[in-house]
Amino acid sequence: MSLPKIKTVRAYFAGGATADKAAAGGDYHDQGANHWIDDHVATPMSKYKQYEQSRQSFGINVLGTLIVEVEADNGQIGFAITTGGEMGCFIVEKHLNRFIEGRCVSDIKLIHDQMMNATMYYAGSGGVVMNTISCVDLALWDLFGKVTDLPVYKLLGGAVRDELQFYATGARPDLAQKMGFIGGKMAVQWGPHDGDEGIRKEVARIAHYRETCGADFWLMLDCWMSQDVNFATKLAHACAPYNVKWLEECLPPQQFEGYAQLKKQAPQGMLITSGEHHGTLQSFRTLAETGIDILQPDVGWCGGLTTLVEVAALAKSRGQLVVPHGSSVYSHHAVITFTNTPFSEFLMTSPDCSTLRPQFDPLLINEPVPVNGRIHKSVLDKPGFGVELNREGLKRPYHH
Ligand SMILES: C[C@H](O)[C@H](O)CC(=O)C(=O)O
Ligand SMILES: [Mg+2]
Repeated sequence: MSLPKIKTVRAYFAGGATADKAAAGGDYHDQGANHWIDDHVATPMSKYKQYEQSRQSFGINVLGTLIVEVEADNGQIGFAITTGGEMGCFIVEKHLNRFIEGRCVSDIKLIHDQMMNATMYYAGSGGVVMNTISCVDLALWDLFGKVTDLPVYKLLGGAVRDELQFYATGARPDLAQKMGFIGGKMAVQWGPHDGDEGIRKEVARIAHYRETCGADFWLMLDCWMSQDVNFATKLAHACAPYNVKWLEECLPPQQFEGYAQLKKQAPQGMLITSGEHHGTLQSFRTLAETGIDILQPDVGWCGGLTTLVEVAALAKSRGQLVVPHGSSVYSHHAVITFTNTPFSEFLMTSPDCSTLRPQFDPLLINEPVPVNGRIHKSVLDKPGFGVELNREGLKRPYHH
């Protein structure tokens, strides 16, 4: 059967340090003022007073959004978005293009392997290069779906469940509960530099939402790499009476021994999770071996859909769950095919969490949001990832 070839790849950016305004979209941390996601969230930089109140103050939004488009010689176009901005554009247009153009639209694994191996000397195991490879990989899957007129989840082997059910990440678990989500995950606001008082403040917040949301609603805490093993262990035990379901990303990504130790020291039944800042299958293997409960790759950062599928198989072989970091349609199409993803994340991007704004708004058109905390598989029944690109304000800084 003859399939079209890829004629050209193009990379654009929006937002980030070289743009004149915030652009959200693929960089969901690039939001306007007074957004919960920037309001005193604990980070590895919080120990410096001047960077404690706002994550944008230390530069969480400098990269901006990367958009990759691949065009086949029959004129069909696939695209994807992620965090990566102008730096990602350089990598695509000046390096990765050689592995993409002229290939058949189904050569996704070959292109992925060549991108991974050709960048190994400067990529590391997570960060902007891995984000960029992920974006190309997702754009290729989107194109393949469009050319074959199939949704990506069918290309992966089809759905293993009829609907996805979601927990919500945001500042208001009580509002998430009213919207039909199965749980609410909050960002911690205090860290090791705040000592025991910080732990008391976190526990007070959890106690309040346990009281408000009732005994069975899931409550989780996301620590965004801000802690050490000692603080995380104390926080875990202090939260245990309030039935916190999991503690997420307590430590910097590469502190594998720390994760293993934390898992051993955490209260029985409380899950330890991590993975959103990891890239490459090898890095996830080491993370899985720490014995944590849930691996949380971001499909736009870990190496793409091709890597995510491998990570899910790795986790499955070890009896671990893989619940990707919220990345909208890019993870919906994957996880509906995974037997070890019983629920998914929806990241609240409305400033006060009171409405359901799509995660990659305003960049994606027709991006689905959960209804009553759920998305039925029929919503995904469109070619590729089933979304269109809003091209307003996109810039193409490099050409090849
Ligand atoms: C809320 C977290 O600090 C971060 O912005 C998002 C995240 O890590 C998650 O959704 O998980
Ligand atoms: Mg997280």
